Amino acid sequence: MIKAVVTDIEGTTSAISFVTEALYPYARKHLPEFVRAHARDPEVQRQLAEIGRIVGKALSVDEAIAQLLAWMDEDRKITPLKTLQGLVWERGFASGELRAHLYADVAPQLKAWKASGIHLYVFSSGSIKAQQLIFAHTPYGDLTPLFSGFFDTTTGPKTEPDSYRTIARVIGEPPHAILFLSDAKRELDAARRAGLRTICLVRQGMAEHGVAHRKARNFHAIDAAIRP
Ligand SMILES: CSCCC(=O)C(=O)COP(=O)(O)O
Ligand SMILES: [Mg+2]
Repeated sequence: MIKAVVTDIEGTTSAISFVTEALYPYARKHLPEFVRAHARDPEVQRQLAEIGRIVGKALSVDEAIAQLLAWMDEDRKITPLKTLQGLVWERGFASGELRAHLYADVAPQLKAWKASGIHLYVFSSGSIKAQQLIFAHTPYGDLTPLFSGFFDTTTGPKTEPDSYRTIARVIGEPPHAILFLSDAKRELDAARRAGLRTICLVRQGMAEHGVAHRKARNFHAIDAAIRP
């Protein structure tokens, strides 16, 4: 019996193109100016210090920005990058320049699961702030009240089973009562190694790779697969 659903965002609830063609270009354009303008803000300072810790030496603001841009080129899921991207996207969502993409099946199915007593969570490499921005600015309204919690890279990498063990402990359910949804094999493998149930989203236009996880084309198909 599934008691909780934990969902990925990119490629699962939202199109990969929304991330690569809207969110990432917006961050690339605005992040340098944002970091320069806010370099003395405590939150930005914490992230700059963390970048220095990761690369092993103190960096100037310009060097830190160059490092962030290099990580963006490589789509690295590094916490200070993800935190700063979230702060930059906050402005884009506030101004209306950014609006989240959500597949049409997601909101009704999340609402149905919530109504049937299943607790909903997000686990994404995007920061918790970014996750909340996305679900607050969907074409279907603010969906953040549907969720009981949000997890990001501060819990651990999505490719490590320990991250899912931590999530299960925080949720307070046995791993086998938690369903993890993602489009990424390495994430699904890690979740399964931690004992979670898994379903691989294969969204329209995505090639069906031979992953050894149950597959679904949309959230309604997931519902059919998990009902007792
Ligand atoms: C809040 S998701 C924004 C996209 C992002 O930054 C990202 O890294 C996507 O990660 P996901 O784990 O959702 O595939
Ligand atoms: Mg994904």
